Amino acid sequence: MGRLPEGALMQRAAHGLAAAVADLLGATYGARVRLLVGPGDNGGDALHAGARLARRGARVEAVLLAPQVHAEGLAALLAAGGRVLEGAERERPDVVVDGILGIGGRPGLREDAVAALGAVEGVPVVAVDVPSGVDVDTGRLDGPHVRADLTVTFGTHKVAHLVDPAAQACGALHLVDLGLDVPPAPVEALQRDDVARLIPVPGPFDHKYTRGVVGVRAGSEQYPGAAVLCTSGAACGLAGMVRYVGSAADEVRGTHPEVVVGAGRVQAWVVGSGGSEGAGEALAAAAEDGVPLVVDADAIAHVASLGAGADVLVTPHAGELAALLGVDRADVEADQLGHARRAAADLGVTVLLKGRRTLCAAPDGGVRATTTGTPWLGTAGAGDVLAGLCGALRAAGLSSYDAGSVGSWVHGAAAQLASGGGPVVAAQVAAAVPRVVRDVLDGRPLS
Ligand SMILES: NC(=O)C1=CN([C@@H]2O[C@H](COP(=O)(O)OP(=O)(O)OC[C@H]3O[C@@H](n4cnc5c(N)ncnc54)[C@H](O)[C@@H]3O)[C@@H](O)[C@H]2O)[C@H](O)CC1
Repeated sequence: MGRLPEGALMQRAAHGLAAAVADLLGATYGARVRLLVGPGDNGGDALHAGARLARRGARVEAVLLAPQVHAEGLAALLAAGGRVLEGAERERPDVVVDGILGIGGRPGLREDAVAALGAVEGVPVVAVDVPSGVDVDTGRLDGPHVRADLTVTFGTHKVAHLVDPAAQACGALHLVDLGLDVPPAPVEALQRDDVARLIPVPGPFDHKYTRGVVGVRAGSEQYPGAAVLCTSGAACGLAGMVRYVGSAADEVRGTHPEVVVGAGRVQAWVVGSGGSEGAGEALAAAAEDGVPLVVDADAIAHVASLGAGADVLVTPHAGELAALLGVDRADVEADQLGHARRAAADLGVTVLLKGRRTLCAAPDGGVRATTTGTPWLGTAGAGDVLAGLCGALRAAGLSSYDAGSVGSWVHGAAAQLASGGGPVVAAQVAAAVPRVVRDVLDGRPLS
């Protein structure tokens, strides 16, 4: 591709940004748009988008938050009828465009920016590229930052769009393609097509053994239901057969007559959901088979006993990961990417750190963020189902990294389907998995 003319990328960005703001406004003519403008090209995007909106009849005013801002952008805004806001303004705008800091910004905001944001509390905010003040490359929130209703980004998603807590500050995401070849992203997000490509689909000569047998060692006298739910995730139809070993055999058999009770040859074991004090022993027994392991809940504390060569997918929530690493839960929640990567590298395992934006981190540094799901998924037993689902995918031949990231994507989509916007329980999530897989493989929109 030949060199682009000077400013072409910014014009493409400004075009996409202005269109997204106009969509949010509904009617542009007469709408009051306030630009918060920083010193760099991020501010230039905002100014040029403001000029486009002004030419469509919007009343655009810019608050300049630096001694020097993007000169061409400012000239374009003024030429289009926009103005610079001097001093306090009584009238509230209909929308605020955050062009303070983009990918060149350091975390946190200066006082004048905080004050300018305070003056428009409650007005919808559209962030340019990233919400100003977030840590773009880690997803941390170390200091004052913008909380946007919509973030319009360019070229490719950045870490702050995909990883909490910063991802929560982005609001809805809109990606504008600038026509650039983008470098590989430090954090990926599987899309439907990726999941369709990775889902194990049986061939005409496959049978239950060639499709993979997944073993489940879960549940206890105290938590027999966890065994049923973990088995429900494993028995979603993605593996050829499920074996169950544990104290909840009657409950499991009663719910899943197709499950074979008793030990036998498996391609992967899922261990720990509801395991209580017996989880360590169950993990040791599973490890003797020398097959890949999915380690959940009460078995996670025993991961270090598995030795270096084990092929392990561990599925902690923030508290379990904190305990594994010997840090505070709050530290994990504040730096989810950093702690998931650290555990994967230190322990040589794949880590599926569950949360609003579940992260799958491989020992080689690869990280995928899950973008499906719903807050209704915060329900008892959902993690048991997820562990079983990942175990089925691992037994069916996916790597631990693919099994964790695909399992998390399907689990979130199944929760969205089962929830339909309302309450859902873990068993309903498991029951929705086959429908999600069908829709993904058929290319149909997720129902
Ligand atoms: N990447 C692309 O293809 C395109 C990017 N565009 C836009 O450009 C910005 C990045 O612009 P840049 O000038 O590099 O950085 P910023 O606009 O983020 O400004 C950084 C500037 O601000 C100062 N600064 C840094 N941290 C702080 C802080 N915490 N408080 C106050 N000031 C701070 C520092 O001086 C920096 O120099 C990108 O995000 C896109 O919006 C193109 O327009 C389109 C193509």
